[in-house]
Amino acid sequence: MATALINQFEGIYIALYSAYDENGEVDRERARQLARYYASTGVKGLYVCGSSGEGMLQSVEERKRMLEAVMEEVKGELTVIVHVGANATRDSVELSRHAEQWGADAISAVPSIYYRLSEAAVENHWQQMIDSTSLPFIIYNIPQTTGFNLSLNLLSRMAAQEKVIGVKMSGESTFDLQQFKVAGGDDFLVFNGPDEQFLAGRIMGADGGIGGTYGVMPELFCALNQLFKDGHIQEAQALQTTINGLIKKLLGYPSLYGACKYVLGLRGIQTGQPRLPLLPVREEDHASLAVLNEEIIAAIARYGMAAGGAEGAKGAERAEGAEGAEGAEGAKGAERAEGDGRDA
Ligand SMILES: CC(=O)N[C@H](C=O)[C@@H](O)[C@H](O)[C@H](O)CO
Ligand SMILES: CC(=O)C(=O)O
Repeated sequence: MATALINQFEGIYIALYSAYDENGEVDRERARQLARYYASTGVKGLYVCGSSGEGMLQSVEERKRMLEAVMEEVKGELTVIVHVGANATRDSVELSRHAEQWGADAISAVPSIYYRLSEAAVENHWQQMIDSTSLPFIIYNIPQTTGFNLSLNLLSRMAAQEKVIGVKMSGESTFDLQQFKVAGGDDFLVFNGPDEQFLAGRIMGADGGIGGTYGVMPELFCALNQLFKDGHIQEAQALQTTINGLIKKLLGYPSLYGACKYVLGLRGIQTGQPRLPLLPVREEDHASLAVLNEEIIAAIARYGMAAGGAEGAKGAERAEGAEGAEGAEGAKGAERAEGDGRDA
């Protein structure tokens, strides 16, 4: 049973950005377009309204709207994990039930933030969500933003429950990641958080990854994952190095999400600006982001072909598409995604 769940959930998940209109309101149509864009990239699924999805900056109603749009578009095609973490437990419970109603595959949550909570309080917070649906639950451990350090003790207690199928480890320690995998057992899913360390996380026991920068380079993370699976560690290391060069540039802008959303916009996928206090992209950065977008597209073209097997063949096809789009502006990327979608 649990092993089946590992197979069902392992893989690469885009931490989905939220889609807003020009006034900053959640835009259903744009959210559907965004979800559609990823359906043909080879990723396993989407992680909705998490850190990259700005769930913590949205109202309960807005989060519901984002998820509904995603489910309308890719239900059954992509595995959808919904981040339902909120400050008030009752909001998280409401979001959990909504996720189940809309057919999401799993729910996930960070601890409540702002108050310094005891372990018992966080455990109860999560338990209320778990008990409110029949969905699998994935703990989201991100101590550097929440201030809550998930202990091995609490993790072990939680993992003993049937419904608690995994943890997303966004801390930087791959030793912690490995210890959590051991504590959870072979059937317990561990997702790598830091995209810059995806390969390290996989080597230390992660079953996949959920990442905020995957959204602008899903093909690269799929290729990296495949290289690891096939045991091509040196090639994987080279690809992680390439990826990190790109991530480093993205992190150099006033907000990571602003930069990523702008890059997607260059491919015809409009998602608006990030929500304040996250800073919008600056006009003076447009030109360098256009160059960066081309670099990413070129890397996808190169490394799409590096992955072996059936995945590699798919990657190579995609890479050709990407090459065709190189230098072309606007909706080319979206066309490519839609075209692939029809073939898949
Ligand atoms: C702290 C944080 O948000 N981590 C994300 C998820 O774990 C990552 O996906 C990062 O966004 C990414 O690694 C870029 O630093
Ligand atoms: C990275 C991730 O999981 C998130 O943005 O929620």
